[in-house]
Amino acid sequence: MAEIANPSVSIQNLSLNYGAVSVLQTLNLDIAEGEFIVLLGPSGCGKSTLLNCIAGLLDISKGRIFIKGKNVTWEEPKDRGIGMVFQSYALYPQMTVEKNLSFGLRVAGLPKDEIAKRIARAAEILQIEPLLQRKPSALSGGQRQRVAIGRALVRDVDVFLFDEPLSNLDAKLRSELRVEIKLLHRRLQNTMIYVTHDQIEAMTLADRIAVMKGGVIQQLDAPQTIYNRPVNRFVAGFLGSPAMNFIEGQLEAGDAAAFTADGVSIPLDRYEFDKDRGSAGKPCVFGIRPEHVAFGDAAKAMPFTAESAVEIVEPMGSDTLVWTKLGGRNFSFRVEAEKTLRTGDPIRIGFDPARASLFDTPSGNRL
Ligand SMILES: Nc1ncnc2c1ncn2[C@@H]1O[C@H](COP(=O)(O)OP(=O)(O)OP(=O)(O)O)[C@@H](O)[C@H]1O
Repeated sequence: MAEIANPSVSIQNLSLNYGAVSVLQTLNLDIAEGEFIVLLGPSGCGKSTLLNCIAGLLDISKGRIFIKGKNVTWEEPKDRGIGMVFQSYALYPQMTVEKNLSFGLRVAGLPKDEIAKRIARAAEILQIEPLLQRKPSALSGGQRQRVAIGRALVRDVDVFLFDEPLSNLDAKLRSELRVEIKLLHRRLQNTMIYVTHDQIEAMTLADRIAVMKGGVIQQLDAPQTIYNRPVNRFVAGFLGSPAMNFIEGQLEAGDAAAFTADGVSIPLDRYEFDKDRGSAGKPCVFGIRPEHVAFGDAAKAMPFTAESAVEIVEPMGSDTLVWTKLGGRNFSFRVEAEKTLRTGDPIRIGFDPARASLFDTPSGNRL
């Protein structure tokens, strides 16, 4: 990947250990000015730890962190030019919203009129003007989170850090605030680093997603690239709901490369991979997303097609997920909600292997 000139945030060979436990391992990450980066991964993968290292809330074991070209590795959090928004809001309960917003600025000794100006701007951007004289206990979760964002906003920082800011909110509010955070980024154009385990937040907000596992960045790419060309089976399985279908089998290499498993042979001439890497008989995993599977007449035109039977039908409202078997494995695909299918109905499915992913079984790496 092309190097980023003058990165906004540069993390170099960062390691963090708790005693003998290594949480982050020689991690490198350059973030461009104005970029929205999402750190995505399952619980315990180290994403909050990485964010806290950038914020200066944790002492790192090794490595260096630069913000706007300045080495901040040993700087205090307040001197790093960052604003942080936590899942828990972290508001002062005894203070009004206005006092919560102004607290840091008053401590920093900013003139009163400057403080008033910044609060007015943040309140306008976040639409919390009517709430300024209330205390946090008189606010809804979504309003509290707006105030927490406002507190980062008034500080006029270079980089915003978000640690699962929407996790405590219900589904509807989550999606509303998600859109607002996107609009906020568009308006402010600051660098934003956002931690979540929610793949929808990651896909919708990020310019680039860093998918993490075991303290290591597995893939750093634009959301569509991560979705369509996952570098390993972990990334492929972590993104996408319903999840990608996986079939275990082996490779038939050579001129007529194919993937074979229990009763199926999928031609791979349209799948882009280095044929030399796949020797005949190599165990591998074939992956295809449910939305890339065609059904009925549309399936007949596909390079790969098979007959099967419906096992389970799951109506989702907007569409329906149908489960069948392929290569001896459970296999799902989507059909329009209007389609009426019943368990036992014979069906034809098909897909273009160009849209698939193939992973080496022992390493899990993409072939
Ligand atoms: N103070 C600590 N001492 C020892 N181990 C810790 C400490 N804090 C965190 N860890 C471990 O570090 C790993 C990474 O934790 P971290 O909070 O960064 O994960 P996360 O990906 O943000 O997960 P979550 O989404 O659950 O917050 C976990 O295995 C955790 O148990």
